[in-house]
Amino acid sequence: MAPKLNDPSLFKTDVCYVNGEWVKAGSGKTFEVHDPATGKLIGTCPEFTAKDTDNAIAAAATAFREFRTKTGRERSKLLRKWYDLMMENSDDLATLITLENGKPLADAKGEVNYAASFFEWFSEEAPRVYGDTIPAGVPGNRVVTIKEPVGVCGLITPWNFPAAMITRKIGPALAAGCTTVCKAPGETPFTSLAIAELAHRAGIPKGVVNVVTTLNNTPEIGETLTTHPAVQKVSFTGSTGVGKLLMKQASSTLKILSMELGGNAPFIVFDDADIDTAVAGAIASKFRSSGQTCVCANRIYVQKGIYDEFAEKFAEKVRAFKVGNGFEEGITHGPLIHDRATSKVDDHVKDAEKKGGKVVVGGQKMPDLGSNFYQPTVITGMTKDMAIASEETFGPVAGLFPFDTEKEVVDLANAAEVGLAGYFFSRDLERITRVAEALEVGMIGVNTGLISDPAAPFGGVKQSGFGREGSKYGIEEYQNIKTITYGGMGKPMQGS
Ligand SMILES: NC(=O)c1ccc[n+]([C@@H]2O[C@H](COP(=O)([O-])OP(=O)(O)OC[C@H]3O[C@@H](n4cnc5c(N)ncnc54)[C@H](O)[C@@H]3O)[C@@H](O)[C@H]2O)c1
Ligand SMILES: O=CCCC(=O)O
Repeated sequence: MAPKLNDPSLFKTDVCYVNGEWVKAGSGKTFEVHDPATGKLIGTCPEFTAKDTDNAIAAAATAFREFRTKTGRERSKLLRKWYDLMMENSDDLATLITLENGKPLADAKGEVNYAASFFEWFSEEAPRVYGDTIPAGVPGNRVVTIKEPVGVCGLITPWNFPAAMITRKIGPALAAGCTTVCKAPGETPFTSLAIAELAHRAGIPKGVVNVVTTLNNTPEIGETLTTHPAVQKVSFTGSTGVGKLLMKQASSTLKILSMELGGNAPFIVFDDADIDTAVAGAIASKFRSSGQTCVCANRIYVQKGIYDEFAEKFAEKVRAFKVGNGFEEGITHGPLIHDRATSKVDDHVKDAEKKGGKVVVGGQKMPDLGSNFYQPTVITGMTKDMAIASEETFGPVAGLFPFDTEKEVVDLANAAEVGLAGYFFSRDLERITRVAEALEVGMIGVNTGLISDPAAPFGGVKQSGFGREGSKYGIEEYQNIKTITYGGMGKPMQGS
């Protein structure tokens, strides 16, 4: 059933965006996309193959020759226009996000603003790319650097932020002068395709942005993007396992890589914290998108002196959540993306219960609402042998781990193989500095559970990957530094 949009032409079915045109898969095959809340068919999308993707890469390679010569100001204007169009169409984009991802409409609107803000941010960065003048070590030489776009970029994004993950990559790529082939997530392709339609309306030249879709051929297209000689860079957001596979594949042609991978965020509440602030932060961090963000709190460590009070206040807030279809008024939390996600969440809950954890809120699937719904859950008495201690749940389960000392909790937090985000709450300035410096993560929230901001560098350490998105650093991921050495420049001045 077609979604109700103010502008129905934003809903693109059975076509992908290649070389400025809407095209079908060469085979004519399509795959179905379903609403995670109702299970109903939303529409069908082209099942692209490696050959179809080659066409998109060829278009991007041709477009690069011209696009790289545009001035920063020209690229800035294109991105700004695209930003304006996203904002003008924000209600429709939010509708598509809720329809295919399930998050409540208010959250989807928040995502559209967040997604568009990357175009705004990078439209402001595009004209401000500077090289250096370097004092040469060789007499008579002069050394300068310029920054150049790396070339064609393959961008692969996940379903949890159908708009923001793609704009966070395309924004800096275009600002730098690169061209792109984006593989949209198979679960949520319609938002990406609508954004591509807005690129067209913004006047982005043909071939600069290409959006391809697939569900069953995902590994084949992943291999194409990571091995094709015309692709210079691959930026991936998704799980650590897939990131490792793509990195291996990309080694054959030594591509430049950015990897935004899985997290397992520690969230620490010290005895000296403001408890109400910490509760609010934990709710925001743990249950954003029903726990399906890479920066969601996964292990909540609470110091023993305040454990009971924190647990009681936190549980009280979670009991007040209203779970249901994201389009309904008053719904605070929607479904998970598919039933594999609810099964993983249920496994983590059962594992914790079996090992002595106490479920104080939720703990069950919600079959009355549909197969993808899970009750927001709070478990107390968590221990480090439980699965949640070492694996990312990616769902609405908050496990509260008691701890005694600062050293103990920092060691527990750092025991993870991944290191994306971490959070802690304290009012002691010395401790704040010490713990912020000790935690092995790429991003830290101190006395806040929300850290996402286009102005702030986003990325991880350890097996959460490498590279930074957003911020003044994001554009560098799409640039090469070229050094130009001018010889024979130190001759004496002519004339008397
Ligand atoms: N660090 C970040 O910025 C960030 C952001 C969002 C999600 N994530 C992580 O992503 C994971 C959740 O998403 P997921 O379960 O859908 O991840 P996933 O790795 O299975 O999928 C992510 C994307 O990769 C694609 N993909 C899967 N296999 C592929 C292959 N062989 N070749 C090419 N593409 C392939 C999928 O189609 C999807 O578009 C979590 O671990 C989460 O932490 C990280
Ligand atoms: O899920 C990953 C991205 C989340 C964010 O940008 O806040």
